[in-house]
Formats: sequence, C-alpha cells, structure tokens
Amino acid sequence: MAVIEVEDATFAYGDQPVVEDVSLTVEEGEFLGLVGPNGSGKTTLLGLMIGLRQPDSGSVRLFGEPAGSRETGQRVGYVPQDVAGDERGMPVTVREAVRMGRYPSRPFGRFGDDDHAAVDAALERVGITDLVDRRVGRLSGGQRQRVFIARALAAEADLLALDEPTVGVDAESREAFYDLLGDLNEDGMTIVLIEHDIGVVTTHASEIACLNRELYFHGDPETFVETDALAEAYGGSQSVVHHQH
Ligand SMILES: Nc1ncnc2c1ncn2[C@@H]1O[C@H](COP(=O)(O)OP(=O)(O)OP(=O)(O)O)[C@@H](O)[C@H]1O
Repeated sequence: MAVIEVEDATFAYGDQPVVEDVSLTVEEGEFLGLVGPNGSGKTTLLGLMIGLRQPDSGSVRLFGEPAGSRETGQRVGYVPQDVAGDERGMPVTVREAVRMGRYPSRPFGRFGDDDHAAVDAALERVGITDLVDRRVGRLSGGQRQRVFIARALAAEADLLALDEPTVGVDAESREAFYDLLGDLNEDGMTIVLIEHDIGVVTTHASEIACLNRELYFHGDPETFVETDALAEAYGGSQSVVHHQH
C-alpha cells in the first residue's frame, strides 16, 4: 500500500518556486532517504508529503487520504530540524514529552493502563528508560531525537518523517541513532529521512530521492550511486556532498 503519493506537486514561496512538478510514491515499509543541496526544497517537500503544507498545484495523498487532515496527521511522527530550538527551556520531563504522543486520543487526559503501557514500551524501544525524569531541554541532541521518536511510537505513528535528525550529534551516537531507525524500519515502520550525508542514506535507506527543486532521481541506492543524478542535482559538482565514511 502507498503511504505517500505525491503527484505533480509544485510549491513556491511568493514568486520563488521551491518544489516543481514532483511526483513520487512512498510504499508501506519503505525507508526513503531524501537528499539534495542546501536550499533545494527538501524540508518543503517533506512538509508537503506529510500535509504540513498544501501544494500550489498537484496533489498529495497520505494513507490514501488528502494530506493535511487531522486523522492522517496523527499517524505521522515528525522530527523537525533543530528540535533543540523548540524544546530548549521547556520544563517537561522525558516521560511527559513521550506521554504527549497519547494526548490526541485522550483529550481530557484520562490515561488508562494501555496508555501507560504504550509510553513505557516506547521509552524502552528507543532505549531511554533511564532518562524518564530528566528535562528534555537538558538532554544531548541525540537523546532528544530519541524522545521525539518515542513520542511517535507512543502515538502509534505509522510513518516517521525526520529532517536531518543528527546535525550536531557525535559520530558514535549518530551511528546508534541510524541503527535504531533501521531496526524500526525492519519492524515495519515507514521512514522518510532528510539527510546530508550520502553515506548514511546509501547505507540505511531502501530508496533514495534526490531533489533540487525538481526530482533528479528516485530509485534504489545501488542505482543512485551508479548514475550521475547526484552530480547533476548538485550542479555538476560532488564536492559539496559531505561523505562521512
Ligand atoms: N518560510 C519560508 N519563506 C520563504 N522562503 C523559504 C521559507 N522556507 C524556506 N524558504 C526558501 O525555500 C528554499 C528551499 O528551502 P527548504 O528548507 O525547503 O530547503 P532544504 O533543501 O531543506 O534546505 P537545507 O538543506 O538548507 O535545510 C530555500 O531557498 C529557502 O530559503
């Protein structure tokens, strides 16, 4: 089943076109790596894919429904860029932050055993049970990203959408973080990941989309490294790509 169906989507900020005629489908269980140069429209396209923005023309369907409805939104765990900025100073504990994932279905805050069990299971799944009473704003970048993932798991999200989640995270934590994403994907979670590091994407993703306003490539990692899509999207130069390995 298709989780995301983007058809001829175009989006501009004012008169600056940022996403042009993009069509792509993300199937259930897929791990899509979204790459492209700085300012190439990746964050904007991700926003279109999960219904945070509406295309100027074309269409986006999420779980078979027009993207942007409350129902489809609840099935998406979104980890935005620079979550540090959002959460710093917020006096919520890790447990409280993860529990927020249950709020949409419990508007009056009446939590039952199943809610507590879901929160505990999510904390355990991402390996942060020892952090439950810590404040989110005081965690390291890598730990904070795990809180966001745990919140999505507690919410029983079917899709994780992550925007450069390991910027500023040390190499060892990065590796552990991507191993976790890989494990979640193996368990059936559909993942869309914006990532600068082509090495990470070709290692972990099952599909790659390369964007520079238009879609330059969409296919499997093996084909991606064999084609010139990357160099073309980057304007003929690969030197701007940060290879980690
Ligand atoms: N809210 C906004 N208003 C106006 N222009 C914007 C807005 N958000 C982004 N842009 C511009 O749109 C273009 C694409 O931005 P976007 O964040 O989607 O790209 P990106 O590929 O995610 O970039 P990066 O890799 O640097 O995060 C950029 O030129 C950016 O300056």
